[in-house]
Order: sequence, then structure tokens, then C-alpha cells
Amino acid sequence: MSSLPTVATVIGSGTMGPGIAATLARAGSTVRLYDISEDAIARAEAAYGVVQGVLEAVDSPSAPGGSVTFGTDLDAALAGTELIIEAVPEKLELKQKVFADLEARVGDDVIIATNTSGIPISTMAKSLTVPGRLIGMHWSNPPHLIPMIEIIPGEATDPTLVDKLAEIVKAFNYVPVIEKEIPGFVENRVLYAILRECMALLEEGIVTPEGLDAAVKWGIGYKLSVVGPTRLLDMAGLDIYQAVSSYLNKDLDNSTDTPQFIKDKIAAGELGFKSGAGMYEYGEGDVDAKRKEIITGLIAARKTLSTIPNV
Ligand SMILES: NC(=O)c1ccc[n+]([C@@H]2O[C@H](COP(=O)([O-])OP(=O)(O)OC[C@H]3O[C@@H](n4cnc5c(N)ncnc54)[C@H](O)[C@@H]3O)[C@@H](O)[C@H]2O)c1
Ligand SMILES: Cc1ncc(C=O)c(C(=O)O)c1O
Repeated sequence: MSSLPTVATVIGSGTMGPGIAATLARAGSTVRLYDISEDAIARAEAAYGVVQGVLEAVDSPSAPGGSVTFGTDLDAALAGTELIIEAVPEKLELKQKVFADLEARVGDDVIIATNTSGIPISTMAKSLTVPGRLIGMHWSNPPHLIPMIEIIPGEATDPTLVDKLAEIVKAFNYVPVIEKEIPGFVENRVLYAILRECMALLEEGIVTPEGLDAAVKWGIGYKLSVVGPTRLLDMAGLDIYQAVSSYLNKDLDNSTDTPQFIKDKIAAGELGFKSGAGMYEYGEGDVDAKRKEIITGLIAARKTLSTIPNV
């Protein structure tokens, strides 16, 4: 019997919600995608066919009976739900307000999973009436393509939820990684360590954005997609790691704040794809074209990687 919930609810239909909902629905769940914004729901509905096409292209597990319904009626979205996945903006107070609204409407046995990028689960759980039902379920963007989910219990999380959620994740053929709670969890700690150094290299004018993207894609990116960092050390030799890290580690960027040039871009309204400029400039149609190239590349890479053994 599948461990998938018969009915699941996704709260927040922005960048992450629609792909999460579609992945569960394709695997067989009845999913209700809820947002406070009518516009966000309309965008998700309009894009649903494309997301389904991507799931088809990567042979995401499919079972009959699954579906997504879209709406702004919270009670309707929660009727009969067994699992709620919260994907509203990364603001502690907002998430806590959402949890209070949810808890007022559902029974104590309903699981609340949060897609937070790194706010500690224990901090969020403090405001819950049933703190044991809250667990971290961190999907990576785009969620319908990146087949790995971090599972993070907080101090109060019911321990049985960890295995239960891991079984749900396996049921749609994703890899669950169970972690201990720490700010940023594992994936974002590693990503933000890389991004911190990358931004410092750009700020100091050591390399161009194009050069940096090429060096990371074809150097560490390509290699790390096949060999994880631990195995990489065995491949390189621990003695080499010691020799290099003994002089390099102290030279690496250790700033604790966001770089000023990024803050300046944000102040100028340059947020990336969503505003037509960011690290790069985008002309008419460029953003759509880049999004398409990225999705096409991720589909091709996932297909290839799925044929390669874990080394
Ligand atoms: N974007 C990413 O790459 C990414 C990756 C992994 C995890 N996350 C995390 O997932 C969560 C959502 O991120 P996102 O990028 O999808 O955000 P987003 O801003 O794109 O979308 C959030 C959606 O939540 C809706 N919303 C706001 N308040 C709400 C409420 N009270 N009830 C219901 N809906 C509400 C908004 O209308 C919006 O559509 C965040 O915690 C984020 O850190 C994001
Ligand atoms: C820059 C950045 N920050 C956070 C996340 C996820 O929490 C992602 C991602 O999933 O890709 C990201 O790119």
C-alpha cells in the first residue's frame, strides 16, 4: 500500500507550491493548492500543463486518481487533508500566523510540513498548539525536478513523523535525507558557502559572471553531480586536501552579511528573472528563453544521472 496521503494540501502557490502539488498529484494524491492571492492561483493554473509535461519527461512516478485543485478558500483546501505542506514566504511571523490559521481548522493528527529554507523548526513550533506535528520538508527548486528532499525534525517533532515522511518521499521516488536541525539545514549551508565565495570573487573583480558560471558548471558542478564531496576527497587524496586547505581556508571569504553590490542591485529593483535584470541583463523574451533552457538542461541531466550508479 502506498504511503502517500490520499489528500494533501499545499499552502502558497509561488515559486515552489505548484511543482510540489503537481509531483504529489502525479504520484496519486488528491492535492489542494491554496494561496491568499487570486493572481498566484491563476498563474499556477496557467502553468500547470507545462509542469505536468516536465514530470512526464522525467518519468516521475504516476498513479491514477491524483489531481490538483486550485483555490483561495482555505476551508475547502483543508477538507479531509492528511498532510499540509506550507510554502509561504520565508518570514517567521508570517509562517507562524499561517500555522495558527491551519491549526484552528484541522484535527490534531494532521501533519504540517514546512518548506522553509532554513528557519529552525523548533523556533517555528513554539507557536503551535500541537508542536509535535511540525516537521521540516525542504524541497529544492524547481521542486518537480530536483529529486531530493531534506527532512528536519525539530526538538518537539513527534519522532514517528520522520520515518512516515521519508516513506511518503520515497513513494514519489525522491531521495529523503534525514538531518538534524541547524540553521540553513545541509543543502543551503553548502550552497551558501559556495555563493559567499562566488559573490566575493565577483565583488573583487577576480572573474566575470560568465567566467564564474563556466568555472563552477564545468569544474565542481559537473564533477559533484556524479561524485559527492566525501567521495571526491577520496578521489583527490586526503593529503592533497590537507595541503591545500592549510593555506587556502584562511584566505576564503568569511563575511557575515550580504555583499554590498547585491544590496545595491536589490535597491535598484534588480532581483533577477522576476524583474528582468539581476546578475545579468535580460531583453524582451530572454527570461522565458533562459527558463526553458534551464528546465531542458535539468531534464536531460536528471535522465542521464539516473542511469549512473551512486558512487
Ligand atoms: N524559491 C526557492 O528557490 C525555494 C527553494 C526551497 C525552499 N523555498 C522556501 O519555500 C517557501 C516558499 O518560497 P517561494 O519561493 O515559493 O515563495 P514565493 O514568494 O514565490 O511564493 C509564496 C506564495 O505564498 C503566498 N502567500 C503569502 N502569504 C500567504 C498566506 N498567508 N497564505 C497562503 N499563501 C500565502 C504568496 O501569495 C505567494 O504566492 C519559503 O519558505 C522559501 O524559503 C524556496
Ligand atoms: C539561492 C537559493 N536559496 C535557497 C534555495 C532553497 O532553499 C535555493 C534552491 O532551492 O535552489 C536557492 O537557489
